Amino acid sequence: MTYQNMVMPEAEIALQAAAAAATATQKPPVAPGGFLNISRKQFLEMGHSGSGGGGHSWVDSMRASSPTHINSTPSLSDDQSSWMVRHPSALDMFEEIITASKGKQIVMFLDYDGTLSPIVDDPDRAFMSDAMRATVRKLARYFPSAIVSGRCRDKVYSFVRLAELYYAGSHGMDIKGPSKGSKYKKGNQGVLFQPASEFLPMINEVYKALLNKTKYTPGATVENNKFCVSVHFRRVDEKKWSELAQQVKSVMKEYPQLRLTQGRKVLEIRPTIKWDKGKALEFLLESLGYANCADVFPVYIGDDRTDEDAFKVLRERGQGFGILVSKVPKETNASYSLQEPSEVMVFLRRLVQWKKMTLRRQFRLKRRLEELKMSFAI
Ligand SMILES: O=P(O)(O)OC[C@H]1O[C@H](O[C@H]2O[C@H](CO)[C@@H](O)[C@H](O)[C@H]2O)[C@H](O)[C@@H](O)[C@@H]1O
Repeated sequence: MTYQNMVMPEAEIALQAAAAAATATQKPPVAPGGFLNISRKQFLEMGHSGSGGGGHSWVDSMRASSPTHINSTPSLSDDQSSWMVRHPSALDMFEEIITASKGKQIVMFLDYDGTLSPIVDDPDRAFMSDAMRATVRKLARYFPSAIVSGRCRDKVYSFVRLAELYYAGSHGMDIKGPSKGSKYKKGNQGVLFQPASEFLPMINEVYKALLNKTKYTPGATVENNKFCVSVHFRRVDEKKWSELAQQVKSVMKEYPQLRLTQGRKVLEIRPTIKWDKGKALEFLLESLGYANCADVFPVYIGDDRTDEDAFKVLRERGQGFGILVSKVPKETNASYSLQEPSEVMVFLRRLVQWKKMTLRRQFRLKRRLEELKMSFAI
């Protein structure tokens, strides 16, 4: 495999070199999700000296990936208003969504961090509320449902604790079916798919190298997500972000088989294989028996750059749609938006309520028909 082959065409990272790569006159390459889009090669070649002449540095991009100061005034800016026209609230559009799904099987895909649990400083304490857990439990009773996360599958399971769901951890590189209690479980499924298993020793090696390299940067944490590794910037002083990016860069140089993506104040290191949350969504649809089915309506809810791969798949299939969880306008392939996890919960509850009502109505209708048949028979 040549180096060029190993750099995936869609490989993207939002890093400072937009400053180095983009001159003051050039527009930085902004990708859906609001992040800069540069190749691994560009990243390794770039400098890390802050915002530079480009004005829109990777530092700006990293900051924008998870803004801490959101304008709380009720009036929307022009930008926000026009974005909301293009990506209306999934709550406001609930009736339209239901109408579009008519006669089709809704399948639910849920990202974890920032979607089911609020973003917090400590990744080990990103707990999901009991109310959200109860909601997702009910959801899985009425619709095939999957959690699709960048986290290690075991870790996301330890937060969600619902055995009746499908789980796709490590950005979809570790897929497992429900261990019990799902009527949508197909056969006796254990681990369904681990397309990057050959990378396991390398990921462990990189994890250790990153731990070692970043140990003197206050606030930096490295998370082993099994088939990928996260380097967290959230608790690092912004003045030290360039230094931390340099450390990541020096480790990455030794591993051309790995690529970088950017999430919310996090850099994610993962194999160059052509597998992402979008591929995981397709794999799960196939596992559920909806591969070439026109009567399926997948709904994917996520907040991060890596969720864009899934939104894009849905857009290209022309089936179902994506919902971006964001308080701020972002370039996205999602059709609708929700502001935060609490709105996600309201949306999921409405789906459950609607399904319950529909089933009750169908049941009453069936009973009435049987009664009528009986009365004619007498
Ligand atoms: O695909 P996801 O389930 O959204 O996982 C993406 C990353 O999520 C976690 O990091 C993010 O959430 C943390 C807790 O709120 C936050 O501290 C961090 O800044 C966010 O980037 C997780 O820790 C990462 O490993 C995942 O890759």
